[in-house]
Amino acid sequence: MKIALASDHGGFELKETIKKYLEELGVEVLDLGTHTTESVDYPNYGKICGEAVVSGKADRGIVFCGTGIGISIAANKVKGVRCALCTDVSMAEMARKHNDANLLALGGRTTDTETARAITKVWLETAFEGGRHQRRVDMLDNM
Ligand SMILES: O=C(CO)[C@H](O)[C@H](O)[C@H](O)COP(=O)(O)O
Repeated sequence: MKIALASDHGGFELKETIKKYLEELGVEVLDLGTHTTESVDYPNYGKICGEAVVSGKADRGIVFCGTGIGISIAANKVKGVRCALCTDVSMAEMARKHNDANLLALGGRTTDTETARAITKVWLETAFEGGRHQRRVDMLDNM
């Protein structure tokens, strides 16, 4: 599986931490920036990560900003993206089982690194349940 990563400056450090963690797990990473703590605009990074996933350059994506809110809003503007901002493991599990979330958003200023690693692992490993949820996901994708 290939995972695209993108962040603004507020999510940069957590992106670097999760990038290392994914590489330790043997997951291929496509790092779309930002590459420093210099201030940048999260809409650009949410968009580029969403587009990478929808176009097939990556299988799924993880986006990061200070809270995860702004960059998840940006990513969800890309048709075909279902980006879930998760602050605990149970949200990550439901985002996969029920929403087939193809992007995960994390907050670099709001979620500690241990929790972020745990959320990432569950989001990576949990399968979509399909069934009644497929109809709802199709409705989202057709909006
Ligand atoms: O978009 C956000 C909040 O929804 C992010 O937390 C941003 O990283 C944040 O707004 C950036 O703020 P800064 O004061 O420019 O660092």
